[in-house]
Amino acid sequence: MSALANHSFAKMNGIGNEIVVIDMRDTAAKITPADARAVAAAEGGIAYDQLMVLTRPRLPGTEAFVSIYNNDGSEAGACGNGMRCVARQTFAGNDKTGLTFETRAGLINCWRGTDGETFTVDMGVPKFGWQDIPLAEEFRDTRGIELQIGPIDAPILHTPSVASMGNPHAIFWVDDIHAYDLERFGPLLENHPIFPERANITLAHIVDREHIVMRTWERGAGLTKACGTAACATAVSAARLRRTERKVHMTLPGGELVIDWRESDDHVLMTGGATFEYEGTLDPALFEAVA
Ligand SMILES: N[C@H](CCC[C@H](N)C(=O)O)C(=O)O
Repeated sequence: MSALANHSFAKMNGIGNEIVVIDMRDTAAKITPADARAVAAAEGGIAYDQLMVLTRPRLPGTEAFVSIYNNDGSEAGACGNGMRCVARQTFAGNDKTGLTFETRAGLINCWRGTDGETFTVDMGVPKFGWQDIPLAEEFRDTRGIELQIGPIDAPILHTPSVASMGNPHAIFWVDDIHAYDLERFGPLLENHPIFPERANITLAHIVDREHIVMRTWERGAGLTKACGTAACATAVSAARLRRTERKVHMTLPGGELVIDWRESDDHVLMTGGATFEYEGTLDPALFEAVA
């Protein structure tokens, strides 16, 4: 039987990004990709974009090791909106001002805003090298790579910026983020051979030097109301193109984020809300078919 049967969970969202948080620090058991998929089961499951699983800390000074699953069972290296939800839950149980978590992509520091409602997550240093994203072939300048869809002489979307925030992102710059069928192009681009580990696909419109509007097709999860790492990847890519300042407001379908690409150490700080919706216990029936 899965360690998740009868385990408690919290349903949350990070500006509309559907998040389930499961704190498994009370057990040494681990979960599998099949367990993660089972939690999202259409019947009796909880529809989520990302599942954040807290297990016992491996390093001193950290609160937990956090594993991040997409609803297709694949693991993500990072999830910005999910980390704000994890921070909210963990801050609720103590009076610390800052928390450190370990993820596959490294250590992540979080702070609670003075209003108690906004959370800042240090998303680390973005990577731009083609092997870091990764891309299947060498591109020296990742501010705009040769990639397009649609007719060769009249491409519909082309020349995305690419970046890694611990997970792969491609950002297409457009005038109107709603003018494209992202549900159709998203999966094609997510699975394009140029991205050996697939990629999160964003359409972004630069409104002015301090404001970007965007929406994202997420690797392993599909269209979401918000993708925090995509907001970070978009902000740093726009700044690299010298089209925005290093601190920008981002408007996502589910809400607003502030992204600050800190000059002193190149870390990306993401600030936004995290909402608790309800908590419950996972129905053991969800895991019956799981080996
Ligand atoms: N929603 C997330 C990202 C999920 C990442 C994922 N879709 C992947 O890279 O596989 C966020 O707020 O950053």
